[in-house]
Amino acid sequence: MNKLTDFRNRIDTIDGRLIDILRKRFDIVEDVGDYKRLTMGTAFSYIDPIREYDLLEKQIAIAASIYMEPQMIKNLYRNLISFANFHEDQNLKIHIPSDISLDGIRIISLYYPIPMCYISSNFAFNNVSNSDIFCIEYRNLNAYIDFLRDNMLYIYHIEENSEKKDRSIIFCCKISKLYDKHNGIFIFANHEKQITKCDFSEYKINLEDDCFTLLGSSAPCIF
Ligand SMILES: C=C(O[C@@H]1C=C(C(=O)O)C=C[C@H]1O)C(=O)O
Repeated sequence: MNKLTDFRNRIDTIDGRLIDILRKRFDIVEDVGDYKRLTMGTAFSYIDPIREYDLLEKQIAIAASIYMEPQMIKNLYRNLISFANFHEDQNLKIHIPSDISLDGIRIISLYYPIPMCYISSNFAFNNVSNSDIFCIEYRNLNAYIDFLRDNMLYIYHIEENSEKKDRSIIFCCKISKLYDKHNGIFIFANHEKQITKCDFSEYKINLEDDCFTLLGSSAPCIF
């Protein structure tokens, strides 16, 4: 056996193990999805950008400590996670029905496919902290992560156009904050990710758990 064949055999052995490990990872991700679906009801969201962010940071740090290229690990994980996420979420679309007024809701700019605050990398932070709903590119998450953790609920990923090669993520204020700020009316995305204007009279609010329930129904009905 020549040297090249020997090298390649060793690579093939490792690749075989890699596929096996990836299969095991996907199996667990599927179990997580089932678990979330079961425990979160219509609040179900398969994607958890903050967990993804933490995971990526951790793997990048480990990679750097053993002299591996962080960008490679980043790309690898983002592909891996997107793949897991998108087959679950790809049929969901957000739209605002034309008869819904967004009066009283702070919107900073218009961004396809829904009006919302769109955060670019140089956006001033104090504009963010007043927003009800906003969209942020994944690559800019870093600057806002603490704020997001404390104040926002994740709603939805939007696939960017392929030139930008990034995904955007829509977050929404926690319900308790919306309630305080708008005194009865705000917009929300239901489990089909349609945006609807909400009047609190129809809902039982549970500010402690940051959720609300349609009166006369046991099903939680937000996000
Ligand atoms: C597996 C999960 O669900 C999704 C998939 C993730 C992954 O592939 O590691 C991470 C976060 C979520 O977007 C989870 O929440 O842990």
